[in-house]
Amino acid sequence: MLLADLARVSAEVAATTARNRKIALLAGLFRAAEPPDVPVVIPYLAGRLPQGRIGVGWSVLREPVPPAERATLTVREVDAALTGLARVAGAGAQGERRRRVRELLAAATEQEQRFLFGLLTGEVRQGALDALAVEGLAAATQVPAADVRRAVMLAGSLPDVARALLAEGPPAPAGFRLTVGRPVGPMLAHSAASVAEAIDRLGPCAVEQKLDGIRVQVHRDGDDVRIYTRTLDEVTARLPEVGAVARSLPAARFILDGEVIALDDDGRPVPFQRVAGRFGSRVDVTAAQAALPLLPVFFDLLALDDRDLLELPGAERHARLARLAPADVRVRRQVVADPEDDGARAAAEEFWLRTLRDGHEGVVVKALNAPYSAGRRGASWLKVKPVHTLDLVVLAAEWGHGRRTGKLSNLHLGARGPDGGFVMLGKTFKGLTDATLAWQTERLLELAVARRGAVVTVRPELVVEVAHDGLQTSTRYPAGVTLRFARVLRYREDKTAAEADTVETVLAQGRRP
Ligand SMILES: Nc1ncnc2c1ncn2[C@@H]1O[C@H](COP(=O)(O)OP(=O)(O)OP(=O)(O)O)[C@@H](O)[C@H]1O
Repeated sequence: MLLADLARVSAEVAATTARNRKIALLAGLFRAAEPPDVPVVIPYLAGRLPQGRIGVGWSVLREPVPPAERATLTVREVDAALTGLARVAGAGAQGERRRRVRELLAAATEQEQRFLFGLLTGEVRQGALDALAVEGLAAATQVPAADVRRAVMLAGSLPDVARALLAEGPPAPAGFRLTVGRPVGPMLAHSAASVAEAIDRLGPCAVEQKLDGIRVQVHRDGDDVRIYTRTLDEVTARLPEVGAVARSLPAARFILDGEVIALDDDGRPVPFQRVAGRFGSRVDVTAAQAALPLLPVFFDLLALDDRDLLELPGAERHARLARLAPADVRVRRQVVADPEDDGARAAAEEFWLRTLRDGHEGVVVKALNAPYSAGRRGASWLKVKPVHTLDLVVLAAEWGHGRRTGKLSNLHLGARGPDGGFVMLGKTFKGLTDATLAWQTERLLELAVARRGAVVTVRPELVVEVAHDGLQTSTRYPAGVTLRFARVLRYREDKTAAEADTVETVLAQGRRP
């Protein structure tokens, strides 16, 4: 398939608002694609590179390259060129990358160049595209969309299913079954503001500890145990203790879902960063294990013996889990059988407070009657975390890219320091609505004192209320910490910079669960 065809359909899909028309356009594109094209076509449509980030900066893309007159590039050629580019390393890598990008752009027509810019900068992500692509594939191959969706969930990969569908047609989805030894996409959660809200939304439910570690899916088939991460990478060799726990359980074939954490001598969870550090050490696993042993805590059972349990209600999966895994490797939970029962609701609140006191990051509330939505953010799992908010001062802002071109976007945030100055804690462009972007661009330009590259430094006067998920140590920022997942809630025009939070307050907030 030519890149030009993909770029044209991508632009047409973005330009129409009618869902059916988008699906028809995608179906037409898939009918024209060859099976090996789709692992490239699908991520490209969504604005993603199959290679992930490949380190091509704006400075390279800003330099004009005369476009080709005729479209000749195929999507597979582009993919091969970018794979090669991602591998360039060592001295002179930057120059070599620049040369290769320019070579690729020179072979592209103007429309293709525009498409490639979006792709390389990651600025045209189309979040809803994968769902539309499933519908488009279903229409192109005359397979019910529900069958395609289930196959994707079991394969953990839309491109794999798409390739099989285009190659084999309607029988393809049946080839994707839950199989011990083949990982499936884990179910993810939506958020709720409080436990009470989560209970109201879900009805009969269980409130579980939310463990801040590393998600694992553990497959056992006799003596063969394999462990996969949330992104379906196999990490068996790095987690020998998890393998040992799996082998000790009283069933020979199963798939368990859980989180790997570490506990200190008092039984409190150690910070996520230490768990991640241990998990990241691949060289001397035995020494790493001795320094920080890890513990799996399971919260779901997806298959047992020869049975696929995905469609069973959560309560039934959990009952089987409780028979398989002893309490020390099983998540703690509080069941709310009747959401109208005040006693049960109070017990759920009590459980939430105890969970935070025990040092966990929050709870996940799960509907008792819901199946396991593999590979999806299911509406029947709701996470609840305490919200930390801070009033911080905007120290600078960076010009945005893509959709945010011409707007000051990424904010540099500071807290009041001990000497009357401000201490930078991090940056965020999250949570900003179009209206806020427009407003802040105007206000910040009035306050601008210096411009360097894309960064506009401003007089520290505007106060912004920011929510975050806690602190994380960082060598990049002067206080030695930065905010996890900071997002803007609103501007506090009623506050002056002198009333913003101090570094001391910020650090104290980090110590509290
Ligand atoms: N009891 C639990 N049930 C389900 N997930 C849990 C549980 N305890 C911890 N987790 C973790 O929480 C995550 C669920 O939240 P979500 O799906 O939103 O992930 P996320 O986007 O990484 O968000 P977060 O940063 O809140 O973990 C899971 O991926 C899992 O790793």
